[in-house]
Amino acid sequence: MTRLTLATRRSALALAQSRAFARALVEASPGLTVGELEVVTSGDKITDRPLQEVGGKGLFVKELEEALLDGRAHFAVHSYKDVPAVIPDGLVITCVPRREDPRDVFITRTGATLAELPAGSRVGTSSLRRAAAIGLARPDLVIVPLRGNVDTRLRKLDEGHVDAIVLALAGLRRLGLERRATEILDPAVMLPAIGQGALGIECREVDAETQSALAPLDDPETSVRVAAERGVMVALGADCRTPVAAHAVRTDEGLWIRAMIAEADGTRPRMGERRVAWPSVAAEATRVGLDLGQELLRA
Ligand SMILES: NCc1[nH]cc(CCC(=O)O)c1CC(=O)O
Repeated sequence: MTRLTLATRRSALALAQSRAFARALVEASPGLTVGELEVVTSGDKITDRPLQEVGGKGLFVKELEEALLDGRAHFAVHSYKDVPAVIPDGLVITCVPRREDPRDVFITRTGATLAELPAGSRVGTSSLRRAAAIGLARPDLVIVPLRGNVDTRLRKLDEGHVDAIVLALAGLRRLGLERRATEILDPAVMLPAIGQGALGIECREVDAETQSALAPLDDPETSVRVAAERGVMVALGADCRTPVAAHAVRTDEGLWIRAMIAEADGTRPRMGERRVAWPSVAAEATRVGLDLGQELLRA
């Protein structure tokens, strides 16, 4: 009988996805039990400022990583889009489960879509990527900063602080709130965040036992898609003030990745894409994304 402890943030979304993952793990490996260590991260404590202003890397993952390195937990469940480009020494993302839908949704009180919302309406988002996409599609809307957990943002919309918000479909689904979505945004209108909808399960590099326990839930296709998207992020280096988006899918021909990089103020968005044969390893996918990212940076 093996017992593993998972480290998770305490937000409703983090708990929902960590517990769903734990359930799937126990189902895949009868005889395994999973305990839970709830950790508050620095990102959870900063709720009043856009995170790119705070500037730190990995604000939602650092304290979970400390729990792994200290031996308080065997593995950590992260939203992959919160995981920085560089994983600390001694740790690895060992398992990438099958991805949820990576698209964003637009939510309004009135049921108006992005195309229908009246000019001058206020869209609440602190994401540079989402603001850049809205600015392109509807330059007559007003972007206002809005942070916080999914329920906080839905409440701000319901209370009329803003007329619309943008959230990840994956998060809404995991919380059982998909009915709140007014419109699923086509990636051609709003390219998803790198890794959106995917989880990254992290553990100690030397912990072979935990790694083999997690292996049945690894989805190699998701790994390759996310690796390609993260290659675009690698091209940016340490910079987290640049709006960036990437969306990779598997097609009949192989890998299709689209990416967008804009100026810090959301202007001069540059889009590009690559179609290549399906990469046999994640590192090959990363190179495709990196190459695309570098091209967009030069443009
Ligand atoms: N920005 C916070 C965040 N981190 C992960 C998700 C859920 C989507 C995912 O798992 O990628 C969300 C909420 C959102 O962006 O709407």
